[in-house]
Amino acid sequence: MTTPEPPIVELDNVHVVHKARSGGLLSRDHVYALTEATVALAPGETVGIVGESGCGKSTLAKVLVGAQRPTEGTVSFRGRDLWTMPPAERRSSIGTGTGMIFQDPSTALNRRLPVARILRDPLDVHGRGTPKERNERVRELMSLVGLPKSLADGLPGQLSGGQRQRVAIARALALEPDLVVADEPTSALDVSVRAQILNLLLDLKERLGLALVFVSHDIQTVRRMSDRVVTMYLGRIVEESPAGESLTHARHPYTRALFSATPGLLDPIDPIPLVGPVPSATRPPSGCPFRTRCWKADEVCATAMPENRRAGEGHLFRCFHPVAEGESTHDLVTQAAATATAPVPHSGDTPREHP
Ligand SMILES: Nc1ncnc2c1ncn2[C@@H]1O[C@H](COP(=O)(O)OP(=O)(O)OP(=O)(O)O)[C@@H](O)[C@H]1O
Repeated sequence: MTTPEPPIVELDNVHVVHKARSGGLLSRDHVYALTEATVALAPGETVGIVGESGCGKSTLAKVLVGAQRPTEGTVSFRGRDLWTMPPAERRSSIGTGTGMIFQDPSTALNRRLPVARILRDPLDVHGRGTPKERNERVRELMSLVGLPKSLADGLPGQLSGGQRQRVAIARALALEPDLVVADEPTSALDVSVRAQILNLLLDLKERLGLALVFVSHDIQTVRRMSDRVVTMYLGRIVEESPAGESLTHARHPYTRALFSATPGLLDPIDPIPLVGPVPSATRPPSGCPFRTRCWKADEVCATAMPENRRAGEGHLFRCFHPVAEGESTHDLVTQAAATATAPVPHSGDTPREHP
């Protein structure tokens, strides 16, 4: 039996709590952006993160690449606690070990610098090689992402959206990281170039053996890109499963509801009806955060967040009343419709103490 490779990055019981932006200067509200996140990423693995807007996808992604310090919990990068390292060592680990690609390349790139300078910058900052070697690396990076040499002196504003995202990808790869996070990397692009950028990411991942974290609202794309899919709801990871199993074998009611609401993902079927809005991240419900909208919830769900349960190799979920193995989405729609009368009382409506 081969020993599995140690994870590149590992989160243990990580919380991120922000001071709420709304509510004014004197507000004491807190936003529970990430709660009890425990997850590990193996070398070369692609993990997709799905969930509704505001559920904490970007926060989780930023914590994974060391761009967000947790309020509580441990982030281990290549086996070492990132946030207890001396700051210079941490900056170097993050800077050389990880890369991040953002949604909108036009704001992520310095518009006053030509492409070659943008790509040389990280090499200069980390003192990689001689000036000649750095220029050679810039040419190599441009070729890696399919940018013609003629664009080396071009400014970001002179490039198309797809070309700008290629520059952003090349910059993220400049220092040969093991881990790259792509946060909605195609949502600001024309539909016609989205597939090209996704194929480029898949190709680079294969060629360079990168671990990739892929954040998107587009569940179809996440499934196509990922080995494993993580579902988040109101700051919590509620399920993670191999991408191939995620669609029809998901055990968490929220994962099934989310997938049923994605047009074209399942056979023509009505979405599983959910009652009421997503609760506020400043006042998450007690117990399971999904219980206020879940057709399976009862009093037990208000008492505590369920522990992780295992449904198979690499498949974990947190639910007291999971979807039964083999239960069809059609049955779930019928069940949910029968119970979709009034919202469940929101008994956890008192602000939590932040850690
Ligand atoms: N710096 C901050 N200060 C206050 N609240 C924040 C901050 N950053 C994020 N939040 C809040 O934390 C929660 C999680 O935000 P996050 O951006 O991680 O969600 P998301 O799932 O990525 O959302 P989207 O899909 O819309 O990008 C949201 O309620 C958001 O408003």
